[in-house]
Amino acid sequence: MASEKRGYRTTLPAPGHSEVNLCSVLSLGKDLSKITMPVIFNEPLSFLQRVAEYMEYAKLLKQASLEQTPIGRMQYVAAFAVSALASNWERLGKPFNPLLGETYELEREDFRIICEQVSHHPPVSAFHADSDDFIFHGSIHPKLKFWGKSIEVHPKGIVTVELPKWKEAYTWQNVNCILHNVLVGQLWMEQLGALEIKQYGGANLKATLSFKSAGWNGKDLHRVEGFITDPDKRKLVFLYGKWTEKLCACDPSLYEETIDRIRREAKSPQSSPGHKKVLAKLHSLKVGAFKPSHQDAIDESGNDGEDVPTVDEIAGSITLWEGVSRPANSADFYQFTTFAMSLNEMEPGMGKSLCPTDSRLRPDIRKLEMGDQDGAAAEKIRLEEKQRESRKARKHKKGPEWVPRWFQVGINPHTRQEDWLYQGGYWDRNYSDLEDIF
Ligand SMILES: CC(C)CCC[C@@H](C)[C@H]1CC[C@H]2[C@@H]3CC=C4C[C@@H](O)CC[C@]4(C)[C@H]3CC[C@]12C
Repeated sequence: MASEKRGYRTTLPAPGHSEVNLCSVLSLGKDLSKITMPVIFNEPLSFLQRVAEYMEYAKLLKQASLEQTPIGRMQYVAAFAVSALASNWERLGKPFNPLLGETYELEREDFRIICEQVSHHPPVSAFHADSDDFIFHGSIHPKLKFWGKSIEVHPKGIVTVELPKWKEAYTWQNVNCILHNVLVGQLWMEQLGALEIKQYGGANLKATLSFKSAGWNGKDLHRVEGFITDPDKRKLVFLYGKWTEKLCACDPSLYEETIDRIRREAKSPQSSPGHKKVLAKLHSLKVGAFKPSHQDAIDESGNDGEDVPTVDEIAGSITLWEGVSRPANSADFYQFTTFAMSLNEMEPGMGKSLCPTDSRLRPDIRKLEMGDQDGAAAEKIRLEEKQRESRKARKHKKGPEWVPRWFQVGINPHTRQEDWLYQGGYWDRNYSDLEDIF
């Protein structure tokens, strides 16, 4: 693993574009992985690089492994699961679909990760990260459905964190994501539904987090809350925050007290005008942009109809994770985080050792990064054509189907479900028998 700290790139060579119109390319109910999108909708990263963005707050997994109790460890794994989504906030460019066999590696002070596109139809990206303290692996098979006003993303696939020191594993599935106002108005994104983290080994705890729908006045926008429970379903910890900002933890009794207090205050006559004013203000600010326009958005929100007040702060909480704010140049560069800015960088000395299938070597992404949209579009077409040709050639020769180089389907020992498992060897840097995909 890279031992010295070094500075990474904090900007891109050229700024991105603004405002685009989708009407022309989309039709209802379509599986978006089957449409060729003009590069104007793209951001200069491959989806594999987006997967590597999960690692931005990898230090939370190190923190988890340093904790002495199963509850402590579960808290930080939950914080990691939420933090992994933070980079998606306002990121509305489409990452490039990885080519079959494309890989992406990232090696930092405290972890390294290898991702591979293991299937093209359906698109499946597998990844495996390791460090002295944890292993993090899984696969993601994003399904995008276009519903007129909105796009629904179902990121199917299981992810697993292993803490070898404690002989513990944690698994979960990512929540669904909805993009609103894709055709008109301001595009915005919700993460929606229940995220359930299971702990295997140790105390067999569970963390159940509910990603809330924005709600009619936007008051629950980006909000996440839930509990860590033991196998007898006793609530041990209350977790709350926003996936775009932070996650806090407190004792469930503190949460109950806070809720009771808010309810009492809301009932007392003096406070109600103020309360109404706040609501009215929120309403006028956000109703245009944040009104759920999709029935599922309401149904999946996990609200059982009862009006539970929302809490922003509970005295006596600890902050498990706080997101780094976007850099000042973010708006000019596809709303990237500082971490994202560095992902496609050709780092010094990489030239010789880099695997020839690495996303950094994709000419279309590189061209878009340089601001050359036409060049990028031409290269994208060329690469997709080349991919089709080699698929045809494999069929024609009646040779074996495509076999991923670094991952294989196997049974995840914890969930006992089918999963993509890393076969090892990538970091030996022997890249001789690889197909030329670029
Ligand atoms: C043409 C334009 C409007 C379409 C833009 C589509 C963009 C915004 C879509 C395309 C693929 C999508 C991603 C697909 C899968 C996941 C994994 C999930 O766990 C978090 C959301 C995330 C990371 C999605 C975020 C939104 C996304 C990047």
